Amino acid sequence: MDNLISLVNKIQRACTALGDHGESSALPTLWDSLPAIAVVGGQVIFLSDPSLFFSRFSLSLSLSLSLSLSLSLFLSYSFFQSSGKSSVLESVVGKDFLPRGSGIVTRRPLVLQLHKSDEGTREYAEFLHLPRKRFTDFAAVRKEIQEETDRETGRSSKQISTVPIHLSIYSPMVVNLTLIDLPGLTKVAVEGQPDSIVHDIENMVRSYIEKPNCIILAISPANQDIATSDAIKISREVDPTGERTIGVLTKIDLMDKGTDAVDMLEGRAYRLKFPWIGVVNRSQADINKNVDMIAARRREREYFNSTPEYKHLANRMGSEHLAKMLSKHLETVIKSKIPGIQSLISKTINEIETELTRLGKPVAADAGGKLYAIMEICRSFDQIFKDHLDGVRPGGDKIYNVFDNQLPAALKRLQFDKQLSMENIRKLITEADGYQPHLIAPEQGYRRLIESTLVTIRGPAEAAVDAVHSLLKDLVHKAVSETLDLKQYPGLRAEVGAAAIDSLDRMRDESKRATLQLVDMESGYLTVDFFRKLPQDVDKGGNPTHSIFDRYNDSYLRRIGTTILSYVNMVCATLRHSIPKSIVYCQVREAKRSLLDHFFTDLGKMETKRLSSLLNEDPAIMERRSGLGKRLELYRSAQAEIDAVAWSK
Ligand SMILES: Nc1nc2c(ncn2[C@@H]2O[C@H](COP(=O)(O)OP(=O)(O)OP(=O)(O)O)[C@@H](O)[C@H]2O)c(=O)[nH]1
Repeated sequence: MDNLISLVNKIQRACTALGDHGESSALPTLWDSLPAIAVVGGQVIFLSDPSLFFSRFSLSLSLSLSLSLSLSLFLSYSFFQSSGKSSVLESVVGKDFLPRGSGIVTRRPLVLQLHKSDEGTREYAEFLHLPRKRFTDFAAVRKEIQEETDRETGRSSKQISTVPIHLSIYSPMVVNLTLIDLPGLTKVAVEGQPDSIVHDIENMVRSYIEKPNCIILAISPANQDIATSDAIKISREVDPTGERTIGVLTKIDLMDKGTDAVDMLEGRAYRLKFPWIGVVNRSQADINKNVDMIAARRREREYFNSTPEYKHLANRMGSEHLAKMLSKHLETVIKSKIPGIQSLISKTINEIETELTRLGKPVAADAGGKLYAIMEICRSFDQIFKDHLDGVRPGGDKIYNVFDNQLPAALKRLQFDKQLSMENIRKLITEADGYQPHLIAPEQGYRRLIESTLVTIRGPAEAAVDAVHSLLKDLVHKAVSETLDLKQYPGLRAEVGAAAIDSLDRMRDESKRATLQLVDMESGYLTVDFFRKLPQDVDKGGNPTHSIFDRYNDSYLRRIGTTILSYVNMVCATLRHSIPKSIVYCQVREAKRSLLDHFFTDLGKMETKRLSSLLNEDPAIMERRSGLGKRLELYRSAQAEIDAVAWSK
């Protein structure tokens, strides 16, 4: 399990390269699940000469100057006491490498990964943003941290940023450890900083330390009342039981004479689950004199061993002990979190894979590949359209409804009574007779009456064609929206939809022609048998010598009307069955057979440029797919590595 911390280090670096560092991600981030140690400390304002400040302050009041002027005077006569956060980090590493200065120096989180290398190997540092550049001069590391901070936040603005800087230090002197240095909590903004900075820092610190996997290294100076320590205050907020807070007390050597930190270090003044660790870092004078870390650590050891108050605690005090304890603790925490991390990784892999399937495959680069991709997408669209017609998906049944209900109802609604009214029959029979009334039967009159009645069937026939056309159009729209791959390519989606509708329009025109032809055919040639089978007047006992003029009387005309109505009803019954057949043949069957045939012909003639434009994916989808692809790679490799480590337990 020795390589646990380096495994987590590796995953953290990969997370940062992907921008997966715990913020604004739709998916749970791997980063959040990885245990890490965040270093938190505050700053306290001290006056350099309080009497001077107060004399000016009262003067400012007497002159009725504004409070803001008083505050700026206050700041100009004050100095900040830092908790010693950077000093602790440097002691743990055993190197001078962090920027120093007044005010808020740490303005971006610094993820510091310490890798213990083999004895005798050269120490070096590496930044994630400068891959393959090895820093052996740690002063250059400090400069790069400063410059990289400025690159993100702007040199003059003194703003802060949540984007971390990743620094790895490889050295035989360090222990395997990951520490995140966060900006120091402050109470006031200094010149050039927005007032919001106080809250911004607090929010940034909180966003790191509130994660249950974060171990909080809370740094407080011993020469300040612990009740006012910002580090302890914010840690208590997110970790009220103190289970993941490790308290570090700095500046023990600077405590007032006659006071000591024993109550704190023994946990009586403020209890945490882990014992407090006291450290003595280099003073500013030591730093100015370039006292090196080795000497500083030796002096720290001597301090605890030789100070009577701390002698009994010496074996658990100092930076070296702190580093070892942190490394061991981090390893224990990582070990306990491995099952959780494994399950998060496999859950996330599943989620990413589902999302990638939903987004569809990326576009092929060559013309052949593009053509193939388009054909495949069209085929799946066509299959979905057919599925709707064949009842695999809903909607096709509405077409049967046209044939079974709408068409018969429309035929029924035809007003044959109007065509076959006594008046109309008389009119048409008389007109057809011309100058000479018919002798035996009004043949021409019959024909005209039948023709004028049958023509009205064209209306319902045409309406049935249109109704099926509109249903087929609906199914095309449905199939377009249900074809996942078409979602990916708005251009192709529009073209396929338009091509399918064009085909349906052509089929509708052909169907109309064929269906109306059926109706016209009925008017063009009457079924002779029907009339042959009609009983003649003589058969019915009529008087064959009946005057020809009697033949225009009402009962004679009514009989003609009845005969024609029964003929027309017979024709309607036939058309009721043949119209659907014609519609299905010309529209439904044809749509199933050749909906995109014209489009495929056009596609074959298209140039690569046009094919590319059809596959012009929505850039947002392209971006999302590539982001998810990278994330999937990260999670898969993390899964493989964690599994390997877990199995070797
Ligand atoms: N004598 C003494 N001085 C210390 C100790 N720890 C820190 N200092 C000094 O206190 C000053 C501030 O220390 P830093 O480590 O820069 O403080 P910081 O909290 O990191 O400050 P920021 O980087 O602004 O967040 C420096 O001059 C240090 O030399 C200590 O234990 N003893």
